[in-house]
Amino acid sequence: MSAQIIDGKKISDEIREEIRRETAALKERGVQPGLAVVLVGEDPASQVYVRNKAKACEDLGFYSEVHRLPAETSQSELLGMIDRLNRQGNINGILVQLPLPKHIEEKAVIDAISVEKDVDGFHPVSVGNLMIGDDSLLPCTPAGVIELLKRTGQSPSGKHAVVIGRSNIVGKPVSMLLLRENATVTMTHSRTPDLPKVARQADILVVAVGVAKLVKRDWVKPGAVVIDVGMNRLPDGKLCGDVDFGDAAEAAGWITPVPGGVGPMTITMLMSNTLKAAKRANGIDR
Ligand SMILES: NC(=O)C1=CN([C@@H]2O[C@H](COP(=O)(O)OP(=O)(O)OC[C@H]3O[C@@H](n4cnc5c(N)ncnc54)[C@H](OP(=O)(O)O)[C@@H]3O)[C@@H](O)[C@H]2O)C=CC1
Ligand SMILES: Nc1nc(=O)c2c([nH]1)NC[C@@H]1CN(c3ccc(C(=O)N[C@@H](CCC(=O)O)C(=O)O)cc3)C=[N+]21
Ligand SMILES: [Mg+2]
Repeated sequence: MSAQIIDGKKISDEIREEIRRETAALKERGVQPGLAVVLVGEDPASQVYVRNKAKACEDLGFYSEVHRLPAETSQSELLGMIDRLNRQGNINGILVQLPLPKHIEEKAVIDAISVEKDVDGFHPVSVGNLMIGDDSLLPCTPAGVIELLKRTGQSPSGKHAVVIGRSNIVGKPVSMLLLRENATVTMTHSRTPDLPKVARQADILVVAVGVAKLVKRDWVKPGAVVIDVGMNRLPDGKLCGDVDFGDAAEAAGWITPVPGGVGPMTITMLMSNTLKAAKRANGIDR
């Protein structure tokens, strides 16, 4: 048996088309969504992501600003920039690229972003709203995972979802969203005994660990949906997920590739959040 591939690039392009249409309609009413991306330091991987985000903005007709700050930027300088962006009327979304240099406290920076402009969904109030079920800006990668499932026709409702990884940016929020979508959710991590056995119980297996090719065929229940969030750079420069794709695809019913799976959805959900924030800022409801 061999799995069907979930084409994240294609699904992402479909959603971007919807966003492009809505953005054009908004422009008729004099509203243009605006995103500010702030990058501190010269991390090459971050440079690529930031460039992709600016490209996506241009492609969809958004206004965008990229602020590249030197690695030595002080925390108070960065907070000053966020304060200006919070008050800037043509900016609806603010994203500060993580990780930040060690001398800057990430929490202080995330807390400083106005909740209305928190398109990453990382602010404590956004996290609280997600937990309560209020309508907040949802974190992009977890929201992208849910969209992939729904648009593949694999609704989480009534399914057993197992999530591997419990980080604040992926594992925890994706678990909350799956619960909200009426899955029965098991959260696992590095201290979970006999992880392959737990994983094998999943109808939907979401993997966000950061260990290349951790998940093998015997971790996957035959026919299960496997969503690979991992992005690992191999010594040869190639990108690779947390799932051993070729091996796991022998058991899975559906599986996401890396690249071309969850990654493109992350940026698309960022654009979707920025559009949503722009509508709210202008009193326009869905
Ligand atoms: N596609 C995309 O858009 C994005 C991709 N990523 C990628 O997703 C992956 C995870 O990212 P992130 O959540 O930030 O990572 P973190 O390092 O913050 O968290 C990793 C989690 O995995 C758990 N873990 C580590 N090793 C094992 C193991 N051997 N068995 C079981 N659990 C383990 C850790 O457990 P414990 O808590 O016990 O330490 C932790 O909860 C990375 O590859 C990252 O690059 C991240 C963000 C966006
Ligand atoms: N404040 C903040 N918000 C983030 O959302 C954030 C961040 N910081 N820091 C870094 C991580 C990582 N991340 C990715 C975005 C897009 C792809 C992506 O587009 N991937 C493509 C191709 C990537 C490639 O070829 O290099 C794919 O998987 O097909 C991946 C990873 C967002 N992150
Ligand atoms: Mg992390």
